[in-house]
Amino acid sequence: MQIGKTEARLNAEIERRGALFAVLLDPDTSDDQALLRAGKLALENGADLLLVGGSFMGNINLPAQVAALKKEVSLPVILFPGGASQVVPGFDAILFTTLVTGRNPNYLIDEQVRGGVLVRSFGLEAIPTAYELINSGKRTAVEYISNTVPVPADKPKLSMVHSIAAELMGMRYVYLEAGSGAETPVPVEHIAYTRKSTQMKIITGGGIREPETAAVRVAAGAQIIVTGTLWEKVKDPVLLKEFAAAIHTKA
Ligand SMILES: CC(C)=CCC/C(C)=C/CC/C(C)=C/CC/C(C)=C/COP(=O)(O)OP(=O)(O)O
Ligand SMILES: O=P(O)(O)OC[C@@H](O)CO
Ligand SMILES: [Mg+2]
Repeated sequence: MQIGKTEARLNAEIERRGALFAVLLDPDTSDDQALLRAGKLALENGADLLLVGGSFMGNINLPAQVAALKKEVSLPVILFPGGASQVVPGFDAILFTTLVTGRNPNYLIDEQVRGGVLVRSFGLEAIPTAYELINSGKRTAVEYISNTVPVPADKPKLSMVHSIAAELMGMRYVYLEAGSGAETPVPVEHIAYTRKSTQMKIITGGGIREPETAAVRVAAGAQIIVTGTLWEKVKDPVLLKEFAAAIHTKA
C-alpha cells in the first residue's frame, strides 16, 4: 500500500525536526468544547499532531468534534482507535494498529476486518502500525480491555522480535506503548532495540510526564512522543513548550 499524504507529511516533519510531539485527546474524558480547547492549546504551544482515541469510547459526538477541530487547526488530527467501532470519518488518517505483542485474535485480525471496510468507505488514510504493549508496573486499560499479556519490562529483545516480524509484514510505524497513565514509561532499551533492528518509525507513549523522560526516549530512537493523561489535569502552555523543546532535536 502506498504512503498517503499524512504519513508522508509526518515522515517529512520527522526528518526536519528530529522527532515530533503528539498530544492524545481522549473523547471520553472531555466534553465537546473541552476537547477543542485542549487540541488548540496543544497545537498553539508546540505540539505537531493530535491523536484522538481511548481504550473504550462511547462518544457519539466524535464526528462533529473532529470536524470542529479540523476547522480550527491545520496540523494532522489522527485517529488512534481502541476498536473498529471507533472508526468515524473526518480524520486526516488512522493509525491502523495490530496488537502484535498479544495473542488475542480479536486485536490481531477481527477489529481490523471490521474496521478496514469502514476505513475504505470513509476514504480515510491508513498508517499500518504495529502496536506493542510493554509492562509498566500496573495493569493498564489497554491490557485489561485487550485481554493480552504485555511484554516484560526487562525483556527488550522480546519487543525487538515483534518489531522485526511487524516490519516484515509491511507495517511502517510501530507504537511502543506502556499504557495510558502508566507508572513507568517504556524503558529506553525497548526503543533502542527496535531502532537498531528495523526502519519503522517509532511512536512511544504511556506514563510520560516530564520533558526529560521524552528527551531520553528521542535519544534512544523514538520519533513521535505521545502524552495524554498529563494534560487532563495540567493546562500549562509553558510545560507544553518545554516538551516541544525537549523533543525537537533539530531547529
Ligand atoms: C485498526 C482498528 C480498526 C482497530 C485497532 C484495534 C486495536 C489493535 C486495539 C488495541 C487495543 C486497545 C484497546 C487499544 C487502545 C488504544 C488507546 C486509544 C489507548 C488510549 O486510551 P486510554 O487513555 O488508555 O484509555 P483510558 O482513558 O481508558 O485509560
Ligand atoms: O496518557 P499517557 O500516560 O500520557 O499515555 C499516552 C498514550 O500512550 C496512551 O495510549
Ligand atoms: Mg485516557
